[in-house]
Amino acid sequence: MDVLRQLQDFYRERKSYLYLSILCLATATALGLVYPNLLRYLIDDIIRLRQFDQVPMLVVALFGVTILKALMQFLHGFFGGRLGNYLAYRLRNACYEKLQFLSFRYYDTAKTGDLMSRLTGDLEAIRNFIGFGFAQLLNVFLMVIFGAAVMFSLNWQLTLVTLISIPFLVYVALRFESRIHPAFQEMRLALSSLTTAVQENITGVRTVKAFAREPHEVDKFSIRNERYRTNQIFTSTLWSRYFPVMELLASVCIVILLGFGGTLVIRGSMTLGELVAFFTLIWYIIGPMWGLGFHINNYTQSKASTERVLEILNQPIDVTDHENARPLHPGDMKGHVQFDHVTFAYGNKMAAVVDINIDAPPGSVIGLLGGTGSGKSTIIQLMMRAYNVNEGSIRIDGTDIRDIRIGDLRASIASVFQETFLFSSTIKNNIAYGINEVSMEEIVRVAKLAKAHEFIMEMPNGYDTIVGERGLGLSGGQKQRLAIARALLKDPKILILDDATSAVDMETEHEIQSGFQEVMRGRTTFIIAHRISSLRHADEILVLQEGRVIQRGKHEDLIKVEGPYQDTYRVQYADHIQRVEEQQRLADAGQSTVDTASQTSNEADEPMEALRDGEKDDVWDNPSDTAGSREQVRPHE
Ligand SMILES: Nc1ncnc2c1ncn2[C@@H]1O[C@H](COP(=O)(O)OP(=O)(O)OP(=O)(O)O)[C@@H](O)[C@H]1O
Repeated sequence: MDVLRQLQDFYRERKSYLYLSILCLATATALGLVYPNLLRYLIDDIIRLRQFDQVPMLVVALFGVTILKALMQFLHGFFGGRLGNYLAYRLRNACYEKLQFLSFRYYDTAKTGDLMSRLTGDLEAIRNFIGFGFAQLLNVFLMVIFGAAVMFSLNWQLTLVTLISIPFLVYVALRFESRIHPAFQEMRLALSSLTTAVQENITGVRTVKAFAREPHEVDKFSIRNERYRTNQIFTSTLWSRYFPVMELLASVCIVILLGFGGTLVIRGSMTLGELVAFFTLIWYIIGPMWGLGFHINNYTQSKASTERVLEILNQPIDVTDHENARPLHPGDMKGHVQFDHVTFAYGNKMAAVVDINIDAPPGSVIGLLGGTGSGKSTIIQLMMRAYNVNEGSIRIDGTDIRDIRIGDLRASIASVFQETFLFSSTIKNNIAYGINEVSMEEIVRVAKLAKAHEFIMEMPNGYDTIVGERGLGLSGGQKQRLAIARALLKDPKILILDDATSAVDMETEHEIQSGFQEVMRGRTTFIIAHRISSLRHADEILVLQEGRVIQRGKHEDLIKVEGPYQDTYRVQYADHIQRVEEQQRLADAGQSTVDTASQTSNEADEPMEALRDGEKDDVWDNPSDTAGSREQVRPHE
């Protein structure tokens, strides 16, 4: 049995339960054969010979057999249940553990609903088969063999004649199985697609509502629901045809038995007790035949389920530690990041980044700017070794990251992403996620730095407020601030801010960034942003286009040369530039005082200076003040 062999690693310690379960069921089956014999004895030896004094003994024997059979059935259920549950428990744990370590590449194409159905429906099918189905299937064969043996011992001619329709029963059962199995498989797929639709709909409920796509979603679900319903109807039609056919064939058996057996009794070549025993025994054989299709179907289903579950467990992990991977102690790390001619493509797609070279000395700040899909996030993902580079190498403190233990590498990098995931737990636990021991003072300190403390204190239970699944109940900006606090608490040597302040307004961004200035000190920081104001402090800014670096340098230099950076700057600061040019024009025309002209000229040429001086209303911090909008402008889109 393939299923048993493939899964044996998961139930090896409880193999004895499998044997005990089978043994108990076989004993219960064998004990079932005692009834027809007792019946024969009652008719032939007690009633016919009028030996009624033996009735009490017969009753005791019958009672004893019944108790013993019940006990055996209980033990079969007990051991089977234990075995099935143990196996399902081990498999569930193994799958969950595997899901933790599977590469990002796997999750790029995996469907949550499908994975959920593997971990629930498929595991249930396996649990049922290993716990009960297997023993039941074996039992069908045992019953037929035991039953036929006893019938032969009673009367071999009648046995042969009666069992003539058995091959037809087997044929119908197998044919039924061959049709119901694909139907069941189709049903499981349909169910999985239903689950996926529900899961996606709940996860993306905001998007659905924002686009008023509820009717479309309802239609989409209806189509999948219809597919599931059609399948259900098909399978129930198969079932409804199956039972009458089996009943008909069984009746043929009984008619033959009564006709031929009755003749034998009349002729005196068989006793009445034997005929009655035969009648009981034939049901003993036919009964399991009815279930044969079901048991085989149960087996094939669990085989398919086993394959689906094992597919997860046998999934190769392409990003993994090699044997000699070095540990990296955060204390020893300096944070020198180097990209050396890095090229990478997702699967067979076109390269997402091409020939990237970066040298980020410890404590430096690298800014990444570029349009959607230009490869900014990919650079960050590669640094965290979410994927292995196709060409070139990434080094941290001179060591190729493929030679560093992945756990250590990721532990030394803290990132804040565009999308913030919050676990359904307290705010405190969410900030302290991934850190074992941390004081409340520390949590409050980082929350203050991330400008989250104030709104947390306004919540009903402060830091003990539970935030729902995916942080529902918090605004995008609030979630992002919690994520920033979480990253700061990690005290990383390398900090990644992937559009980390996209969901907060300009003023809060400025406040958070002034906090960043402090926490960035001594850390190598990578900032991905669409707003030039977020990148202005960077030691080097890389402008990306279609995966290639097309411009690089400091802000002050980049705004002076023609190119995408200057274009972006012009778009984002259009009003300010216009105002400066206007004032310049007026000054040139002699309609303005010398003082005003020099002041505006300084503003345009020395924006960094103005910012460093902490001028709150400076246009670099709040370009939207002059643009009259809080919306960010995305370059090159
Ligand atoms: N998981 C993925 N699987 C396949 N292709 C991907 C994946 N992630 C990104 N890409 C592709 O790689 C390219 C670079 O994407 P990337 O996410 O790095 O861009 P980005 O500059 O960060 O964009 P954005 O500003 O929109 O976040 C795009 O063409 C994108 O479609």
